[in-house]
Amino acid sequence: MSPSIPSEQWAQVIEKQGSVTYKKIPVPKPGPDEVLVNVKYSGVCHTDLHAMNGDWPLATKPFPLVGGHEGAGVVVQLGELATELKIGQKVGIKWINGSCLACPYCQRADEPLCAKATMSGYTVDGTFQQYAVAKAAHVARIPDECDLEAIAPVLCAGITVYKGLKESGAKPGDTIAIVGAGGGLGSLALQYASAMGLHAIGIDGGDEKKKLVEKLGAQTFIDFTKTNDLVADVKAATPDGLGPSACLLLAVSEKPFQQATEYVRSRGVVVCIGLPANASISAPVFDTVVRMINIKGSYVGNRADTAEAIDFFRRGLIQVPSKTVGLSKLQDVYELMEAGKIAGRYVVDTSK
Ligand SMILES: NC(=O)c1ccc[n+]([C@@H]2O[C@H](COP(=O)([O-])OP(=O)(O)OC[C@H]3O[C@@H](n4cnc5c(N)ncnc54)[C@H](O)[C@@H]3O)[C@@H](O)[C@H]2O)c1
Ligand SMILES: [Zn+2]
Ligand SMILES: [Zn+2]
Repeated sequence: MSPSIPSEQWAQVIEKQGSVTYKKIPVPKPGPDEVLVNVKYSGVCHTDLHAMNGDWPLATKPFPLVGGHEGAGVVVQLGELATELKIGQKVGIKWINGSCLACPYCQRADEPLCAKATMSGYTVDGTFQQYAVAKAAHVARIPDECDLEAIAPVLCAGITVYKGLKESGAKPGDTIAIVGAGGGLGSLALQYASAMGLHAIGIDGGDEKKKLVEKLGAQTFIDFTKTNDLVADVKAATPDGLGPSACLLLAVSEKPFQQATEYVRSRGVVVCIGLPANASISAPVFDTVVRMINIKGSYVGNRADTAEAIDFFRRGLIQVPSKTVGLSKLQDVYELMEAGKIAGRYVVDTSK
C-alpha cells in the first residue's frame, strides 16, 4: 500500500441496530475492478437512518456496517483493472456501489434493478469513513471545478429527484407537487424542477421548511400540519384548479401516498420515491381507471442520470441548502432527522 494511505482511519460504525460508534477501523483494500476513495465529505440521507434502524424488508450486510452513500472525494488507489480513472481524480460514491453489468437490466443500463447490485452503506461499507471502496465502473465522475462539500448531496438526493422528475413525464410549464419539499431530497427536487422549467407546489410542515421551500422557488407552500383539506388546497394551487400534472412523493410517512392520487390531475403521474417503513399505497380502482392515473416507483438513477444530475450542478443550477458538521457528530444528525427537524441536508466532514 502506498505510504500516503494510512492503515487505520476514523469511521462511524453500526455495531447494533439504532446507533453508530465513532472509532478507528482498518482502511479497506480495493479489488481489481475497484478504487479506493479518500472520502472528504458525505451527505446524510434518510436512507442511512432507515439502514441503522432496520426499517426495510431488505437485509443489510451483517454488522459491523459503515453507512453513507453520498460520498465525495478523490481516488487514492486503483485496482489493476481500473485503468479509466486516475489517482487524484474527483469522484463520488453513490447508492449503487456496483452491479453485474451483464444481466438483462444492466445490459439496458437499468443497473439499479440488477439483482446483484451492491449498495453503499447497506450491503457494502459506505462513506461514513475516511477511505471507502467502490467499483470503478460505477463511481460518479465529478468535474474538477466542482466543490466536493457542495456536491455531496447530489450523489443520492440529486440523482434520485432528477430521475424522478424524468419519470414523472412533466413538461416545461407543467405544475408538479413535491411532497417532503423541505427535506434533503425535496429541497433538491425544487431546484431541479425549476431548472427543468416546471412550477412547483411544495408540501411539508413547519415554518422553517416553509421559509426554505419558498426561497427555493416553489410557487405555493402547503403546510400538511396546518391545512384542513390538503387535497383541495393542492388543487386550488394550480392555475386551472384541476391539480398538478405529477407528484413526487419524498415524505417518510404513509398518508401522503394515498392523498396524491386524489389531487393529481386526470392522466397525472404519481411518482413514489420515499420509503417509509411498513407502508402501502392504495387508491380506488374506479378513480384510477376513469381518471387514467399512473402510479409508479422511481429508484435512484443509472450512470447516465448521475452524469446529467452532476452537470446541472456544474452549470450552477443547483445550490444545495446544507450544513456541515464533523463525521464524529453523525448520531446528533440522526436525532434531528428522526424528529423531522432538518431543513435541507446535513453533510459530514470526515476530517473532524
Ligand atoms: N427511491 C429512491 O431511490 C430513494 C433515494 C433516496 C432516498 N429515498 C427515500 O426518500 C425519503 C426521503 O429522504 P430524505 O433524505 O429527503 O429525508 P428527509 O428526512 O430529509 O425529508 C423528508 C421530509 O418529509 C417531510 N414530511 C414528513 N411527513 C410529511 C407529510 N405527511 N407531508 C409532507 N411532507 C412530510 C419531513 O418534514 C421532511 O422534511 C426516505 O424514505 C429515503 O429513504 C429514496
Ligand atoms: Zn440516499
Ligand atoms: Zn446486472
